[in-house]
This record gives sequence, structure tokens and C-alpha cells, in this order.
Amino acid sequence: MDGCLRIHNTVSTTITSPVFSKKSANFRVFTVKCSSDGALSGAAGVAERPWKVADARLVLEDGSIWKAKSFGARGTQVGEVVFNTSLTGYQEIITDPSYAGQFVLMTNPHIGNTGVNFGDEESMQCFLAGLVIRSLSISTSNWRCKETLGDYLAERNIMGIYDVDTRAITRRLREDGSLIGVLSTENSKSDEELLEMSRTWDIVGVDLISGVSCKSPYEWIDRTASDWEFNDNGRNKETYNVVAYDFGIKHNILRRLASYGCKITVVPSTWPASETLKMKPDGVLFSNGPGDPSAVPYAVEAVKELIGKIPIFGICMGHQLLGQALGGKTFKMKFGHHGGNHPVRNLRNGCVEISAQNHNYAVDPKSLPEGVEVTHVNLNDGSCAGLASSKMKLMSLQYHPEASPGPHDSDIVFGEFIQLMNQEKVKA
Ligand SMILES: NC(=O)CC[C@H](N)C(=O)O
Repeated sequence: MDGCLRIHNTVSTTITSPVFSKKSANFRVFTVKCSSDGALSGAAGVAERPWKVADARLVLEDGSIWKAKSFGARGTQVGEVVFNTSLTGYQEIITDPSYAGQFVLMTNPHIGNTGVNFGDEESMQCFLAGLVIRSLSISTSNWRCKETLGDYLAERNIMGIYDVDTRAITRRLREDGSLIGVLSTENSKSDEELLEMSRTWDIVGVDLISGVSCKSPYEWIDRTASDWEFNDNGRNKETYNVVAYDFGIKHNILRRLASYGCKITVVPSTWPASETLKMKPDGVLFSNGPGDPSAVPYAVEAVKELIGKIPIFGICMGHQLLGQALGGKTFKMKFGHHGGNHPVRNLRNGCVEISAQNHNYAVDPKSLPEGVEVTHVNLNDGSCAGLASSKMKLMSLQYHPEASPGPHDSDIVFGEFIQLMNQEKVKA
């Protein structure tokens, strides 16, 4: 490595065709300059925002260095960089436990304008490695706002950076695939050190679920508020007992299940299938969760033991574990799906749903045994987005029917789970 540095001061020089291959040896440094009113400028000599200078570096494993300004916590953090194309819902995103080990880069350039409230959290903690944004709102304005995004992240020890060229990084991730990065505000750490950290860390094969799952079972009763009462398909007055495996479960999955009439017991990821059977639930939910589904064989075993015995619904990681338990294979995608605008075709009725997605792995449909139906397909790349087997009483989605703040097109699938449980209940 020769440590050669190249500084680019404008956005436009950095978003043309990618100049690096993954793991190339040379460093190149990118900064974004702003005039004092915050406008981008390519002209030499334009002042940075007067109240803060670049104080953070994001070093990617391909050797590129992105100078930025920090907010939230300070320090040094390693993680995988993924881009999220959602226009709204940054608070739900930063509290989604499935982002453990990842830096979320928002392609929407303006973040933080509605601040943070305590009703939209998807979990009690933030597990993501950090947040990467183009522009941090200098004011917050919303009737529900309780604090600023920066204060919220700082209290939870999560690093954030802004004034970084998020378009250029996104294009690079699309070309080269996901990249590991190190974010640092520590001047004592050299570029070489940070690069070495990024190249020696990996997210593949790591059990990230054990760090985000609950430690003991608990009951969940909260429902979604009345503005969610747009859809009563499949609901009835019965109560269904559901055991929900917490692989990093998002609260809105629990709230939606409760609103559809479920009494839920949330159990840790390592909860034995035999204990679940003793509880005699009407259905089992396998939740979303972070990381590589191949790194949690104990969870696949639990799913295997329950298949065919109880109606099952898998969401995201739950869908991938179900795919493996059925004998199928999962693989890592180039840069995954992260955003609130993914079109999915429901192959059973031909309808297209706009969905919220967050995953880097997918089930290979060709590896699945006969009798397992692919029910949904992602229309951006044709990947498998849903599975079902009526014989084995199971259904699953690779994406998020509970999506908050939305879209809500797929919410009806909770009604389908209720119907699946009901069919078994009436037989009993
Ligand atoms: N949201 C999730 O459950 C993510 C699933 C899995 N961790 C993936 O990245 O594919």
C-alpha cells in the first residue's frame, strides 16, 4: 500500500464511473464542501460551514476515505455499509435490530427534520453500527418530537456522519457490492490502521441474533393506534395464542399481531421447540433479525422441529430460516434490499404490492423441495420474496408486512396468518 492520497472537493467528481476495485491498494480522499448557507459548491476556495469542520473519516475496504462531519457518538466503529432508499421513517430504521453490525446510509439527502419521538421505535435500543447521511437538518419541527436525532444517537452511543457524498457511496455499493467500512472521529488512528480494521472484519458467518434477542420470555399486549385500522381482512373475534421467536423482532410486528387478535408470548432465539410445543400455541412467528441465516443453525433446528406441527409465519430472517429448515439454501446478495419502495408481485393473485424491505440474504428458490410454493417475487431483481405450503401449514415473506410508517399494501398477510391458524383451530 503506498498511501497515495487524492482529494476531491466536489460531489460531481465523485459520482462518475467507479474508479476502484474492491480491495485496491490506493487511498483516495473525498470531501464535500458547503458554502455557509449549506449549498453545495464545486468552486475552489468556498468556505466550509463555519460552525464545524470535517472531523470524521469513513474508510471503506476498497481504500476510499470519505471525510465528513460527525454527530451522535464519537469513537471508532466497524460495520458493513448498506444504503436505504426510504423517504421517511428514519427513526424506525435506526431502531430496527436487523441493522446490527451495519452502517445505514440514507439515500434521502435530508434527515433529522422531524426529530425523534418515543412512539415510533422498533426496539428499545439501537443496534446499528452507525448512520451516514448527506445533510443533517439544522432544526427539528414536529408535534411529536421529543429530542433531536443527534442527541438520541449520542445517548445510545451510536455514531453518525453528515456532509458526506451519499450518492457516490451508493453508486459504489451498487457497482462493487456491500463494503465493510470503519468510521472514526479519532485523529490518533491512521488511515492505514482504519483500512486494516475494515479488511480484517467480516459480517458473514457471525451470529448477530444472540446479541439482539430477549433473554427470557415475556407477554406482549400493545396494539397499533386507531390510525392503523384501515384493514380488517381476516380478523375475527377469536383470540389466537402465538409464540413469537425473537431474532431481533420489530415492535410493529407484535403490535400488528395483537391488533389482529393475537395473544403473544415472545421467546428468546434459543427457546427449545419442545417448550414451544408444550405451550400449545395456535401459531408460531419467526421474526426478522440481523446477519447471516447460516450462522444460526440452532434456530434452523427449532424451525425444523416445528414445521408441520403448528401453523407458522416467517418474516425476513424468519423466512430465510424457514427456507433452510425446508432443505433450501440462502445466499448473500450483492447489496441487498433496503428501502420502503420495493415492488413485489403476489403470484397467487397477480397483484403488485409496494413493500418495505431490509435484507442482504435471500432464499434460492431452485434449492427448495417440491411442495413448497414461491408465493411472492421481488420485481426489481426476480428474487424470492415469499413462500408457502398449505400441507405444512406455513407461510413466509422476505419483506415487512408490518412496515411502519408504511407502505401498508402487505398488511393483509397478517389476516392470512389468522386464517391459517383458524383452519387448524376449527379442525381441533
Ligand atoms: N430484516 C431481516 O430480518 C434481515 C434478515 C437477514 N439478516 C438479512 O440481512 O438478510
